[in-house]
Amino acid sequence: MRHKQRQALDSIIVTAEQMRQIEGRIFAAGMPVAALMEKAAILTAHSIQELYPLSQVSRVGILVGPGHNGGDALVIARELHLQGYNICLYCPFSQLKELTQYHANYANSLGICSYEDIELLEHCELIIDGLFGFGLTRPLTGIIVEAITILNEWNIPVISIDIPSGLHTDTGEVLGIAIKATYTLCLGLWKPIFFQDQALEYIGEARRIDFGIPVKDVRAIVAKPFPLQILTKTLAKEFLPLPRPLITHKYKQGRLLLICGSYRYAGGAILTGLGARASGVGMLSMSVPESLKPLLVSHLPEALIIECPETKTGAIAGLSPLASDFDQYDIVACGPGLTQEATNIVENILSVPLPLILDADGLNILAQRVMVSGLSRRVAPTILTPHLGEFKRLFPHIADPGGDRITAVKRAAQESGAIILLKGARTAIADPHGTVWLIPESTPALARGGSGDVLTGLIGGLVAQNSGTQEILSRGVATAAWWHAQAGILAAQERTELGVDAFTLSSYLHRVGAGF
Ligand SMILES: NC(=O)C1=CN([C@@H]2O[C@H](COP(=O)(O)OP(=O)(O)OC[C@H]3O[C@@H](n4cnc5c(N)ncnc54)[C@H](O)[C@@H]3O)[C@@H](O)[C@H]2O)[C@H](O)CC1
Ligand SMILES: [K+]
Repeated sequence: MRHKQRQALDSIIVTAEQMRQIEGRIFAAGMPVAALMEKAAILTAHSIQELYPLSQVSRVGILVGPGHNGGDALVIARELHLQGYNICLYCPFSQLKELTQYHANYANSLGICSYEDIELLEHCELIIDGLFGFGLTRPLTGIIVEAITILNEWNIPVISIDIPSGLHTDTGEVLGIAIKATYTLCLGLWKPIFFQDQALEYIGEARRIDFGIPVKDVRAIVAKPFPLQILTKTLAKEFLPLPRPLITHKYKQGRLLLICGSYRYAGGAILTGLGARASGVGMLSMSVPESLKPLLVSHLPEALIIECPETKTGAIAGLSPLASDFDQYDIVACGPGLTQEATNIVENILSVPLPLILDADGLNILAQRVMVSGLSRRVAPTILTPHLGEFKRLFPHIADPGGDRITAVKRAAQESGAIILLKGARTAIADPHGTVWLIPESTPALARGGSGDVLTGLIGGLVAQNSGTQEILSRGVATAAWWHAQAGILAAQERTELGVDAFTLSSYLHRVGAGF
């Protein structure tokens, strides 16, 4: 039980302020500050030794800041020195926090050399960055900016302690300049920075050092449902409808209606259908322009293809009666490949009392008609799946989603009353109640036409099998995004990042579930 609770810490993200409060509770309960630093820094030193053993690297430069990030750096310096590494400190600050000063004095007494000139570390084979951690709030200036500029030009691996110095812990914003790390060893609990796209190129590979923060202190500060959560493999596994119940039938395993495609974008409809197919959904129906029916039947023989009247240019002109019998479906997904001609389809579908996913042209039409504010009046939940450009068109007043994406997606969900999935290197999913799910890994291989269509079908098919409250729905959306990303990673490993076209991606989806 206790092990399971500790494992739950893998999926929690805390802000800098929450981390400070958690730390505050631990200190107030009697844990000495120095002891907590010692625990965190010794485990960090062990990780560093694993990554760069003495047999491979001996000269290590360690950057020491004025606060407790610098204190951690000095404990690591002492430990690595005692293990036989050749340590040089870069310590440009004259004023250090008290505990940091003690460690500086002790390092000095051990004969570890310390410089105020960064150039003297140029011959090191590894740099440890302990300049600033979550205490940095104002932009860096002066000699620190010069030092980081020089350091970023060297071709020496860098390990950042807690976060790369110069980044804002919550937003991932660069405060003047920031260190580009090879690895970042996050102390204790994940922070938002690790899931902000703008910070990723500075973080390198991220690992969390669990130094035994009591679960009860985390729970006391971060209430359930946790506002920021990582969709881990464990959580994804819990949600996937595997294994299926022994006694079931197709109508019990989810009934999904896709409304998609046009003469111009016929492929989008196929890809959406393939994404839905991979979800294992019990009954897939697809409304497409009538001239596309033979094509869709040949690609998705198991689906019920419903032909709809079409415009002169081959867009859906209206839904046929079969597609309008909404009692037959658990959920509707609408948008991929529709073209902007299908305005009335999108307008009408909004009044259907079923959970609704809108993507691609569904979103463009919504933005054009300024209909986002009406979403909160829908009787069933709405799910929007924009990429950055679509997000900006839908929510032009929400500041710079390319910056602090987590806050932006959260605001968009709260304002619109919809579940919003903002696509990116770290896709974020927010529900109107304030929960944000983050997808911890992905691949640039997915930045490719059609991969979003596959996702829409997959979300629809997965959610159709698990419909319920908005909380369950947003977790389903997040699980589908995780699944999609994992399939991309798997396909890229086997075929390189260039080999993951959307059709291929859809054929890797089932392999993610097979790996459980
Ligand atoms: N709870 C934990 O996980 C533990 C964290 N530890 C480490 O402590 C740091 C946070 O330490 P803190 O002293 O609060 O802050 P920083 O070290 O990040 O630095 C703040 C320090 O820097 C000064 N400062 C702020 N901005 C600037 C600036 N622009 N220029 C110059 N100086 C600036 C500020 O006045 C402070 O003095 C955390 O990241 C962990 O590494 C513990 O060691 C273990 C437990
Ligand atoms: K740091």
